[in-house]
Amino acid sequence: MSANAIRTTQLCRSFGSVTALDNLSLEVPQGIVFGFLGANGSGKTTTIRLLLGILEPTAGQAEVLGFDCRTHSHAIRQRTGALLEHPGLYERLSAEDNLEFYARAWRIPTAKRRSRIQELLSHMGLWQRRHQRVGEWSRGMKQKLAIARAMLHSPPLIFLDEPTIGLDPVAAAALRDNIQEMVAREGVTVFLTTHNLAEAEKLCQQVGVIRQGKLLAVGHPDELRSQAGNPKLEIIGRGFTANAIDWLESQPLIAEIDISKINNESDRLTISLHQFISAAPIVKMLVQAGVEVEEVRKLSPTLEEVFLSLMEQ
Ligand SMILES: Nc1ncnc2c1ncn2[C@@H]1O[C@H](COP(=O)(O)OP(=O)(O)OP(=O)(O)O)[C@@H](O)[C@H]1O
Repeated sequence: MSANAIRTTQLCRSFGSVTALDNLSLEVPQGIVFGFLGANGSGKTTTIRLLLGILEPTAGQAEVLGFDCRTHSHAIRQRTGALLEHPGLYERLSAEDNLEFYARAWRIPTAKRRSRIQELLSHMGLWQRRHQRVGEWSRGMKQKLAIARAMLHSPPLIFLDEPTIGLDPVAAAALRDNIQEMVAREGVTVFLTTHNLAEAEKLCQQVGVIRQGKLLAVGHPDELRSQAGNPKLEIIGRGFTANAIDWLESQPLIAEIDISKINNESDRLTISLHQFISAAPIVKMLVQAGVEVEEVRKLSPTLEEVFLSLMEQ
């Protein structure tokens, strides 16, 4: 098996005059949660459909688990799980019967089937409610069950298309916890699409940002943050007078540490730095200049700022 769970080279897909995916070249290593981040209509779902071999590319290549997506879509679907737009659950059946149905379809032997269903329902916190009809469940519970369904045959890779869409913040956080636990327990590679930045930040070791079918950036959320802007030092207190700030700016140490911007609001001072440095000398100088320092925070750009700056480019 190749070391990458997913590899695409200049992958393209158009629908008439719409270019849904434009020369996507991407490698997703095994064993990570990869977050594909983009606004509505940016090409995330199209990418998943191409990777599963549901759609034919217009140009380019894609491999999933070492299999060519054009020629080996069956092998890919055997070895992957997917939660797409519809959860694929039978509302009239109980949770347990839903999983039983799919486990039989996967031809999982009886004893294994039972233990796997119990394991997945227990880990998702649904075992006690296994006899209830799914139609009576909340959307959050259905999403958990749909992920359990996608994991039944223990695939090494799963695709989750907007798994928390439509969930309230509490249900979304609970589902994220479940996904995180599942990844740790089963060592599965996850390809997840989202436009929720907090989700990407919490779950993903790597994110790719896509806009209008084009991949704009790939990396760990921290790497993307460091590309997006300078770290900042925020100092909260009293006495940020013009004199104090002038004095601070005139200090040789300040010139050395290369402050690029100083903002002064009434009760806080934000200093934009080219790199993180110890806050202590700056605080000492401010105190000498008569400032009463209450709190010092080191800030780095949020993934949201990264995302917005990429969208504006
Ligand atoms: N079957 C189709 N026929 C025509 N156009 C399509 C089809 N599927 C996708 N598109 C177009 O391709 C572009 C990308 O759509 P896609 O569904 O991949 O975006 P997305 O990032 O998943 O969006 P969302 O977050 O809204 O689900 C959009 O302009 C969409 O209208």
